[in-house]
Amino acid sequence: MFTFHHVNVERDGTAVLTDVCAQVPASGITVVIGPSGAGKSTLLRLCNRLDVPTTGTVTYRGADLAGLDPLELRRRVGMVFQTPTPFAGTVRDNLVVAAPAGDDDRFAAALTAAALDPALLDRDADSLSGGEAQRACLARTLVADCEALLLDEPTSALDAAPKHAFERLAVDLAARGTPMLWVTHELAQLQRIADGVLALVDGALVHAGTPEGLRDVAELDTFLSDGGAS
Ligand SMILES: Nc1ncnc2c1ncn2[C@@H]1O[C@H](COP(=O)(O)OP(=O)(O)OP(=O)(O)O)[C@@H](O)[C@H]1O
Repeated sequence: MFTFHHVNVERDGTAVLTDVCAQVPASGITVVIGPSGAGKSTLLRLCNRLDVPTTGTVTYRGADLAGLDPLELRRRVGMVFQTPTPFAGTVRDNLVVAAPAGDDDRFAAALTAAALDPALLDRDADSLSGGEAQRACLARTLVADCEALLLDEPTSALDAAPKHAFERLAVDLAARGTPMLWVTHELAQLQRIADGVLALVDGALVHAGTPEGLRDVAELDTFLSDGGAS
């Protein structure tokens, strides 16, 4: 789905990503893991042009992202952020922003797909719980019929129960054909959701492969022995 060709990102004279070459498959959940400051969010943000490489290229389904219209790309590749970001207004108002031509049937289907009661359409988005708000943001992304999802620590503000509910929902969506690139620093979460892994340390890719293969990556020893929480 995404291919990184010798991607370097420099910010303020510091290397944030160094010569990253990797492929993200167009199915399942690919998890990006690594310690704080490793460059995980930057890697994700390159995929919908919230960030651009200093050198190197990123392609989406074979097309160089530099040649794609960012707004069109973001309609095709949805993003869910760390903390829920509902707009002011009702849940319906939030969904209309993503799908201006949508009707209540389509909105109800998106809420159902995000494991929310369609009766929430008329609720003020500000009155949702954290878990509901994060799933409403997922519904807002889904209602736009995006082809793929980028998720940047989407459950870090959630308690265990809503976190696990969100994970189950995502695993189910991925199994039904929405590929995902998901940033986490939590090893236990990776073990619950990952089909494939990209591991970063200090801006360098140290593992691209299976979750099981992480155990053999010497650069991750300290991080993994902390449970990946640092
Ligand atoms: N625009 C910028 N200007 C300067 N430094 C930046 C910029 N963007 C990122 N960085 C630096 O690049 C490094 C990687 O940042 P990034 O947010 O990608 O890491 P991360 O692995 O997602 O971290 P965390 O797990 O803490 O969210 C950090 O040291 C960060 O301070």
